[in-house]
Amino acid sequence: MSTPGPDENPLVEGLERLPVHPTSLVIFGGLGDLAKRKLLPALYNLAHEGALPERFHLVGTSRSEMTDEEFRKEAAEAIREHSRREPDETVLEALLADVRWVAGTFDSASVYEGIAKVLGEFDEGAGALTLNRAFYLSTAPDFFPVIVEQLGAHGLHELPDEGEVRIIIEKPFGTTLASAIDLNQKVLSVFSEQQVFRIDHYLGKETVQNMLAFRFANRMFEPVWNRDHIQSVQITASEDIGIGSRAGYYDQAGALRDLVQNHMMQLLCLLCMEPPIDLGADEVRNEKVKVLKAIRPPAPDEVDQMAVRAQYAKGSAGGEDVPGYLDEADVPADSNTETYAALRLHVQNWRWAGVPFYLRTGKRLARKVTEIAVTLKPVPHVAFGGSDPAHPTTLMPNQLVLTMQPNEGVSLSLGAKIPGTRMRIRPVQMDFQYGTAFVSQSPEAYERLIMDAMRGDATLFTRNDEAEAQWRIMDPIVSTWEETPGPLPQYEAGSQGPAEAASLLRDVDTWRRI
Ligand SMILES: NC(=O)C1=CN([C@@H]2O[C@H](COP(=O)(O)OP(=O)(O)OC[C@H]3O[C@@H](n4cnc5c(N)ncnc54)[C@H](OP(=O)(O)O)[C@@H]3O)[C@@H](O)[C@H]2O)C=CC1
Ligand SMILES: O=C1O[C@H](COP(=O)(O)O)[C@@H](O)[C@H](O)[C@H]1O
Repeated sequence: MSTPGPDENPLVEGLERLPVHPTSLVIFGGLGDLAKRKLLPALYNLAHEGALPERFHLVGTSRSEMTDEEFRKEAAEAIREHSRREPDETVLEALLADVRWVAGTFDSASVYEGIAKVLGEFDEGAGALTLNRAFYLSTAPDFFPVIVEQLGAHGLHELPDEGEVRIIIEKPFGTTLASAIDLNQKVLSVFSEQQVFRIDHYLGKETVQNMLAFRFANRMFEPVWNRDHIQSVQITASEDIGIGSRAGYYDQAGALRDLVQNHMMQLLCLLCMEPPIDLGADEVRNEKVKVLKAIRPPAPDEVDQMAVRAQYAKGSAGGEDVPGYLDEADVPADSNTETYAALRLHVQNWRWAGVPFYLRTGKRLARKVTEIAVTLKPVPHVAFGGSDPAHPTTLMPNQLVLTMQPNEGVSLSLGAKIPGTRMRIRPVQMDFQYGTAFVSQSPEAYERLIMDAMRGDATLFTRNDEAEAQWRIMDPIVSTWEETPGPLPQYEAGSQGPAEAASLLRDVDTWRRI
């Protein structure tokens, strides 16, 4: 009898997966940065795996005038450059064989007339088969309202008979609570919530989804997953890169809006939520919203004690000298935009009351790492201390670290006896590494998310109330920071971040080394 390989024979399958119906996908911003680096390569990899429906049509649109053939060539080049696997030219050709390009500005009727015409041609070619439609808004957020409005005005938000129309909206979803509410109202005046897929690409990451498996497929964690056993939780999303050529976007956003409001809050929700009844979109999102509602937004006079911001100064990255944020191209010399944000939050419910959740993110830190470290309380009595009260034994508390990237995996630190004739304890690690436990390569987040949106499965997308609940927590911090003049504390590029971040920690806690 042969033993199944590590990726075979899963013990449990999730919910029955919804089928993927034939679909026409329209990408607004079809050759923008995100489309080239992520969306088109994701489509290629789905095609490579035979995951796309047999009838799948791709349309791109933006201002650039070009023929369908030119779009085909540029899309193929982008895929060759950015795909996670070397493209098979036959698969690539088949994927792009019948792509279409519609040129024009997002506010002009001709764009939507052009899209309607092309989609009509695809429908005709499909005969009796109904093609679903998906509109992917991969554009600057300023264009989301006008595109939604125009899709509605041109009747593209629904299909006359059967068939589904879905809209996938990139981040950021609003820049304040008020703007998120406004955007939700505009989107939901044209589409129903079931049609809307708000992207948070962290939810498409394998390791982020593994948090659900880890928590709810293993009995051993639940008994300790609460305030009685957990001392504190630290969520880190550090990056070694600077802002690159994204000053236009980043200087308006800052670290809090760019990463904390969305990705980090999602990590916090998955870590803290109650077990859902199943993995259906409503069940999972209901539980996440409850967590967000349990986090009390800070009052303006509490912001200083709960949040720290800073900007990177010059330093080094990858062995090279790099400039500080204020010297980056297109950043105003007096900018007060934070490139680092750290927060202490409390989830005020029965399970988590009193446990501090420390969150930090920043550009140009020592290295790229996204992890959640859960530190357990110390054992109530140390039996190994010997008789000398002047030298009490201190044990490192158990720590469970979920590493989202890189070196994806989970590690648990335990106290173990050092071999020898004395009872001496030292922390050791028990590790699970994705790279060694599973042989297959993980799909890119966008592969999973595009597929799920085409299926109509919104579990890994943010619901309207969820997006607003995230902003409700961030809003007082955003506005207090906007009203407080700089200059901001600085941290050296390539370092651990600003010293000021230590002020958020209770004295038993320390920031983990990045
Ligand atoms: N890039 C990234 O790494 C990430 C991006 N995102 C989000 O994805 C979205 C897209 O970002 P990104 O691809 O970087 O943006 P880009 O600016 O690179 O792409 C958007 C495209 O929109 C087109 N465009 C601009 N103005 C108009 C207009 N008035 N009418 C028609 N087309 C227009 C431009 O093409 P043309 O010049 O041909 O008109 C441009 O290529 C944003 O919401 C961003 O926040 C999210 C996570 C990461
Ligand atoms: O959404 C964003 O995420 C990236 C980090 O994503 P990751 O998948 O590489 O962790 C960040 O660099 C960017 O500023 C932000 O907009």
